[in-house]
Amino acid sequence: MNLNQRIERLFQESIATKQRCLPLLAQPIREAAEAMVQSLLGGGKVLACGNGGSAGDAQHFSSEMLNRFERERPGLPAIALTTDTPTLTSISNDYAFAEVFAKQISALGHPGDILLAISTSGNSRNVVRAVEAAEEQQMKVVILSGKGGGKLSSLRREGDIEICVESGSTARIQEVHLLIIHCLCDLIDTQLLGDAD
Ligand SMILES: O=C(CO)[C@@H](O)[C@H](O)[C@H](O)[C@H](O)COP(=O)(O)O
Ligand SMILES: [Zn+2]
Repeated sequence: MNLNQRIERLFQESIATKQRCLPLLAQPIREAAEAMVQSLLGGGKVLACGNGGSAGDAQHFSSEMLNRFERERPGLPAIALTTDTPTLTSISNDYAFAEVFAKQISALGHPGDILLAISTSGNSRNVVRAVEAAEEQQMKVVILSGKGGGKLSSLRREGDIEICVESGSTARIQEVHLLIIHCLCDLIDTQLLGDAD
């Protein structure tokens, strides 16, 4: 397969994964956006975490909340738990890497807040611990996952929302996760500001 053929295959696989996910994920995406708006209107905030590309996704989401998405509006409270190097290194060094998000959630999380937990495998230990910590803080959890959902799927409690991308490829799952994050931003703005179209 030459390079152009590889590009064509990557585009086709990404498009097919998104099309396959639409009927399966529209409802949980809507439920997640509604839960986030309910939390925000009640004075809550969204904490977001993940590793590698998913750490970038957590920050992408929080920046669109704190600043703006496509429409003019006041900033909305969200924190990516992936950005504070002194905190990340000291928790990893003094306790364990598995605790990097959980310890921040125990300090920052309040009942009614939401955790956006992002993991393509659903098995990253620090994201699993984040969900456990969020549950201790009586926070609702929105799980963005793939590959069948992994351990995160079995942690899900009543009221939590799982958005699991049906794919075994980390890259394809991440591509759908970014689309879902943009759907969440659009749906949050639509609920707060009204329909723009
Ligand atoms: O972006 C990529 C691969 O596309 C990688 O950085 C990937 O995010 C990392 O390997 C993560 O550690 C994978 O973690 P997870 O999605 O299984 O929780
Ligand atoms: Zn990636």
